[in-house]
Amino acid sequence: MICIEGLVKKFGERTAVNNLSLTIEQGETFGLLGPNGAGKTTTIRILTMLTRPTAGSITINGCRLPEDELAVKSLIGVVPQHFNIDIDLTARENLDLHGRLHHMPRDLRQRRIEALLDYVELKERGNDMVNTFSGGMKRRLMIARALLHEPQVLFLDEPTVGLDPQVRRRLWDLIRRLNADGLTVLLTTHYIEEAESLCRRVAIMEKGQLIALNSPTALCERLGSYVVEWTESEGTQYRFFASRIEAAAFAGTLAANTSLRHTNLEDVFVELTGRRVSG
Ligand SMILES: Nc1ncnc2c1ncn2[C@@H]1O[C@H](COP(=O)(O)OP(=O)(O)OP(=O)(O)O)[C@@H](O)[C@H]1O
Repeated sequence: MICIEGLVKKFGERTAVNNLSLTIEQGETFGLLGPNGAGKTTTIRILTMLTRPTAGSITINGCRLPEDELAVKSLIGVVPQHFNIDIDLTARENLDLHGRLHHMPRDLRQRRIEALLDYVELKERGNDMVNTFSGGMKRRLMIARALLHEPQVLFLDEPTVGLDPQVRRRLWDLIRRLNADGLTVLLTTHYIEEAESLCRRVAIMEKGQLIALNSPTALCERLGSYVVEWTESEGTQYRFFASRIEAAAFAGTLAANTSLRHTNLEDVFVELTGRRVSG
């Protein structure tokens, strides 16, 4: 379980995270959403000990940050937003290097490397240099690396950015499998459908603050489970309703062409933050 209480991070005059409190349950897949600059990466960087908070307290599975640094390091696996694997080494060599840095004994290291290459479907490419890998393969290798020392919590910052839809879906399956195997997963994403598809609960941040926290379904229900969409000279208009009957009755009063559909998490995001997310 991850408990964050009163987290603040200031960069000079700028407040990147402003009094954030939330709890992420053991074994849940949790999504952190928000427009550019909302404070998602800063939050993950604090949770993974790459940045010190200005104020607040954090525990991960009972270990306090930053006091229990070594214990936390063995508890967490991190897949950063940018590729940071050595492209002049093979996949196996990259994993071996990571295992050595975690002081894993040789036998265990080798067993875990083989098991994980298999898990992320890279076994046949294990002896190939990483500079011959596609973006999706590199991302899978980074996930394998983050899992090598058997962490209990996995942090994924924008795990599928820049990947094509097929590769993205394969990665979603991998993330689901990790979660089914008992891992707690915290991810940030700009792809709202990714959060909707993977996460049991999502937090929406804006300007460093938490503005919504719930399951995607509950967030949609709060806005209204059905939406009527129509176009006017000033752009597309949206109106939300609790029931299909109410939505259809309203749509019937409009002269314009309308569409009636289920509300999705992107609607919630746009209503709450007033912006469409890129990507
Ligand atoms: N090292 C830094 N120095 C100064 N300001 C920073 C630093 N890192 C982040 N910030 C500022 O903190 C705020 C939050 O940035 P952060 O990268 O956490 O947002 P984000 O939600 O991850 O954005 P994005 O979706 O664009 O990745 C921004 O205003 C950013 O400019």
